[in-house]
Amino acid sequence: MSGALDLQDVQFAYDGDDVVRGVSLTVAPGEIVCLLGPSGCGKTTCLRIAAGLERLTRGTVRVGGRQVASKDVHVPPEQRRVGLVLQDFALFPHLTVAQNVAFGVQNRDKSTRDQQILDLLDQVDLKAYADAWPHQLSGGQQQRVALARALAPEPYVMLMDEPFSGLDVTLRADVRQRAVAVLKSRAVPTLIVTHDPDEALAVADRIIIMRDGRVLQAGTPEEVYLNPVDPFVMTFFGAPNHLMGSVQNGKVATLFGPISASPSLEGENVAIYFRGTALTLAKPGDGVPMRVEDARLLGPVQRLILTSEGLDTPLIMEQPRRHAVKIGEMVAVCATLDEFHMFSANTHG
Ligand SMILES: Nc1ncnc2c1ncn2[C@@H]1O[C@H](COP(=O)(O)OP(=O)(O)OP(=O)(O)O)[C@@H](O)[C@H]1O
Repeated sequence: MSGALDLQDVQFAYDGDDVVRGVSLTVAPGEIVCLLGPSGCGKTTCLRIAAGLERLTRGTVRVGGRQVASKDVHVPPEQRRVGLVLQDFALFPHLTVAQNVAFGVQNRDKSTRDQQILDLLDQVDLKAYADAWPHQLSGGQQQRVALARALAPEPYVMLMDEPFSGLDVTLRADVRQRAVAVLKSRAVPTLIVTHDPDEALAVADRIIIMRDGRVLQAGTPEEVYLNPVDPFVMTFFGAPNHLMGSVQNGKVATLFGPISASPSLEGENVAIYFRGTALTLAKPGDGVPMRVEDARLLGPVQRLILTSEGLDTPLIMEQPRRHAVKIGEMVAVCATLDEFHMFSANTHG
């Protein structure tokens, strides 16, 4: 079945340098997909190719089932029925809020159009600002105008490039949730480019992780967070700890106890990655004795840096604030071994 947006084996180079290397991705009807990856991995270029702002060198793009790009076809952006929201919102400064939103729907009859614009402004809570100028609005309000403007022509798919990263951090979560609520209530399929894993976890139905111009993994937030395919995906979502070991008789010995390994890793050196939340305090004598080298309050959690005799590098643990300990204390630490992820030491993160 074809999605609202389909990229198949898309390739693109800037000045002979491949920056998108065979990317395939789909946004299904009604779905919000985040394209996630570090700076420079090619996310924005994929979005620009989908929008028609760049021409691919190989592969195809379909919007609403219609082929809009291939090596020989290039439908211009304004004929693709895609909505575009950019990081800087790009509102027209000389048009009012209502005129900005009406910009893309000039060809409908005036009363239908006016009603539609008012409905949209109502939905993004900006009806009272219809006659205001963009410079009179806060960043969050400008973002909502940009969203309403992109929605007005009823696009088959919405493309958003880092739409929330220009906003003050105190505003961001709220603006984001409102935007997602509007997109969901209108069932607009959406591709959001972001470099922020927390943002992707907060808004996406599905996350596609890119690195070096390629898709590494695609799945629900739970799938990519809990079952990362490699150390890069694991550490991208925050996994500061890793231990080295080797697989003998189906197991790897660690200071927290033996861990089962898949038969394919028998005899291999492995790297075991885990998050700070996989460690917990134990009763004295029940866990591994460790010294608290540093302890910091990070909002609801306390982050500890722990050392132990059997370790070359310190471990990071995150625990509820109510169990707070002090720098210099000796503590006993145990681990939830189910949350340890093992990769061949030849798989690089
Ligand atoms: N106009 C351009 N000319 C030449 N190279 C470019 C151009 N735009 C982007 N690039 C390069 O292409 C690669 C991919 O850039 P792209 O903007 O798609 O990455 P990104 O993952 O969106 O990163 P960021 O979040 O930093 O924008 C980078 O190496 C970048 O330097």
